[in-house]
Amino acid sequence: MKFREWLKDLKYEVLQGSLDVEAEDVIYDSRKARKGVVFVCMKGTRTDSHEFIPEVVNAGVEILVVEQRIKVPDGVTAILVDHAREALALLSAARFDYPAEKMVTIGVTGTKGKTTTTHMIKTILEACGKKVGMIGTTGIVIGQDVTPTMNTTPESYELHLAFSRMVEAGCEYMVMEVSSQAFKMHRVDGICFDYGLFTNISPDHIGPDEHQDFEEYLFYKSRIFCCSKVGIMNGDDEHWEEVVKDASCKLYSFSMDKDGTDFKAEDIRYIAQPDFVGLEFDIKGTCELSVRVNIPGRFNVANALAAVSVLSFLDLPKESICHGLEHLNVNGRMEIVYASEKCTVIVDYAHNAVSMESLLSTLRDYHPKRLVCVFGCGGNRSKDRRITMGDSAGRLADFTIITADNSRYEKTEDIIADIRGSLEKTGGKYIEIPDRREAIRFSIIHAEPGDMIAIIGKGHEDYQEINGVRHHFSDREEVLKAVDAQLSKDV
Ligand SMILES: CC(=O)N[C@H]1[C@@H](OP(=O)(O)OP(=O)(O)OC[C@H]2O[C@@H](n3ccc(=O)[nH]c3=O)[C@H](O)[C@@H]2O)O[C@H](CO)[C@@H](O)[C@@H]1O[C@H](C)C(=O)N[C@@H](C)C(=O)N[C@H](CCC(=O)O)C(=O)O
Ligand SMILES: Nc1ncnc2c1ncn2[C@@H]1O[C@H](COP(=O)(O)OP(=O)(O)OP(=O)(O)O)[C@@H](O)[C@H]1O
Repeated sequence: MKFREWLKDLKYEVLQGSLDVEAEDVIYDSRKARKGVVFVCMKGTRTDSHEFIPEVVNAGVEILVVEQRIKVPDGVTAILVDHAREALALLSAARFDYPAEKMVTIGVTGTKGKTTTTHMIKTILEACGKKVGMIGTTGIVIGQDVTPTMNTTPESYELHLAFSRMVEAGCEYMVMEVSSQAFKMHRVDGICFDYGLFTNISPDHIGPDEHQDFEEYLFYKSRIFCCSKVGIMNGDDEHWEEVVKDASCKLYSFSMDKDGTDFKAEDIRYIAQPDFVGLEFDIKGTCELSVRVNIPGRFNVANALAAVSVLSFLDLPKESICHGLEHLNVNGRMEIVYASEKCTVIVDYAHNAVSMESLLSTLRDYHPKRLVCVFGCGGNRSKDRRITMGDSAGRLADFTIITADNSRYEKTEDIIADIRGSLEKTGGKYIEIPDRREAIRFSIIHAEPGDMIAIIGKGHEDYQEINGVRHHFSDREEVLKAVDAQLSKDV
């Protein structure tokens, strides 16, 4: 392929050489340099890869994309662009022959609910017999094949490579999480989603290497409605007007509270029975449907509404949508690991105050005999989380077991002491069991009939990180082991 043929969507200036040179791939890491590839130089947060130009040219690279008007070695072709990350995105799309355009694409953004909603969409589409590719916190998922990724939304080159693998595997649909950082770092430039979904926004990801302030965070998140054909917004979000301000697509909204939205949830019922823990509600408006969702929590009404809103445009059988929602499996997100007359045990990924607060509040909607929570906080991360999560647990749980959660290089006991400080002020009841396995066992051995036990913080993660080493640990496995041990004693 001639390099020129990859440039049709890009604004550039030729600094040197011919655009008719042959190009076979695009790279953005000097360590992958070889003959035949285009090297895109990027100013990163740590490294400015323009400094690797002599090295990559030595390794055989003959085509460069640069962001600075600099002197490049003789004999190479170089083009100058305004934003190298945007160039990487557009070149990658061209390199893989625009694979995103060969599928129905759904982009999901929002502070919370991205993973849950993308899983819901995937499960329902599969229940309708469709082949779906998915990208997000769980990695790149194509059928049974899961490739872990460094970022929730990977770099643009990795995205287009994944899209092309999906097309090759016969996927008709692609659903992905789009982080605000992805918009900021141009990872999704050039993609026009068929459907763009916005779950909600609250302050998060503000700090070094992320967003300068909430305003910037909101600006980047709301870009979803500037790169989608159809946009779907949470009409209950307190920032919705600011979010849709620059929208350039046709917009629809969903809501649990507001009449007049396109998809409205009504008559929400919280169900906790040994054979079904979850939600039932009716959807009114553009789509009329009565659904059962097998994961609990008021916010999962919003997630399910968001998923159904998108899917209602795809002409799918209503029975299959309902079947999909009733048989969801979202690893570590409000996952019911065990339910009986004795107790219900839930594993969830809430790892900040906002999600902890909404999680515990909504579990109270199920009127458990006692709401018991088992949680800790990560070491070498914001200390504020320990205070705010301790406060939520103290106010909202009937009993808390404070334990370990990725202590990293800190002492678990010190992290627990920080949590205890705020929990104690609420007057909430608690004990401390630093060993997470023991903490989980204790919660199950001492369960009282009608208890709901929420094991919080790790969700799908299958490790505990201590002193830089990841040790295998799964909340789900520990719950099941403890339940088995207890059941055999009870018999
Ligand atoms: C702050 C940030 O977003 N950084 C991302 C960025 O890294 P960077 O470009 O700044 O890295 P850098 O080390 O300065 O390197 C600059 C350039 O030099 C190149 N290089 C570097 C070394 C070398 O020897 N040769 C070389 O060519 C690199 O390949 C790169 O092209 O581009 C990388 C490749 O795409 C990302 O992996 C990396 O994400 C880091 C790991 C990260 O932590 N990002 C977080 C903030 C993030 O993106 N989070 C969101 C949100 C998650 C959520 O919602 O929970 C996500 O989507 O994951
Ligand atoms: N719509 C929602 N509103 C508020 N909280 C939610 C919502 N959906 C899920 N949660 C809570 O947030 C946690 C993370 O959910 P999920 O992984 O779906 O969100 P995410 O947007 O992918 O989050 P992250 O960026 O932290 O990976 C869940 O375990 C649950 O406690």
